[in-house]
Amino acid sequence: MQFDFLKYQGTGNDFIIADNRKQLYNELSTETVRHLCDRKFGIGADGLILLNNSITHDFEMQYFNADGNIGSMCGNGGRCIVQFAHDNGIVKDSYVFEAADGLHEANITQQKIVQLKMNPVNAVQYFNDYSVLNTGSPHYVSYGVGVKNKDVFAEGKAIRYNETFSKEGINVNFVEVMGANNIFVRTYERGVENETASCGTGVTAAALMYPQNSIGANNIQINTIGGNLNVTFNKINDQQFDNIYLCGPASFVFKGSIQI
Ligand SMILES: N[C@H](CCC[C@H](N)C(=O)O)C(=O)O
Repeated sequence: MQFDFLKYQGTGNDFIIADNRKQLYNELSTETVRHLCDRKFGIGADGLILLNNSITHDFEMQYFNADGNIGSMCGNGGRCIVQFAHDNGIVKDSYVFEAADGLHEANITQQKIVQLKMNPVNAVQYFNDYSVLNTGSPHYVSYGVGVKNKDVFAEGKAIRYNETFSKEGINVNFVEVMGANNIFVRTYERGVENETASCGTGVTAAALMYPQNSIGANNIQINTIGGNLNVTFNKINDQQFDNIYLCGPASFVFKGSIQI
């Protein structure tokens, strides 16, 4: 059958997005998704997203990792599907959509920045040189220096596949403080099993763990290989964060169709 898609990217994290409101793509197999995301044999993407009907809200986001498996929440994908919805006839001042981790509110500013509300974080595990938290997807966050020249693939992979994390997998973020409220983040993504240009739930986790953050309102600027993002949040205490917004551009790249 023919699979019609649009390609979107949010700070270089790229996604195949298909409108599934007619339910033509309900039966995509793991192998098909993996093939479509393959950069040599398919379209190429870090993940595939279906826009499904929702009875109660604007739409549902169904996210698959590039390896074909159903993923958890994807922050950059969430920003991209909001822009996709806006570009493809679902025009609203603000959106509420369903995703793997529950409901998300979003809006697009006049400067074309997609502001995506993330779910509150209620638990953080702190260790000597890293922390683990779930911002819709599980993240390992390690602050350090020399992130620009780090071997993110090798070091990220070693952590993702170590005894603690290998079963469920984890996304591994290496973070460096660049200035006041400004960090640089590189991420090894589970499900892509490689470094991506940017990871939305990853930069969110990294921002929440900014060492000099304060109780109350925070605003962190994030540089990634794929561009700049901004995360604002309210810190309640070391374990609890709410009012979290992931903000940045999301753009249409091209459209096409492929036989599956
Ligand atoms: N790129 C995504 C993360 C996808 C999550 C996925 N890699 C996983 O945890 O399985 C983001 O922007 O948040």
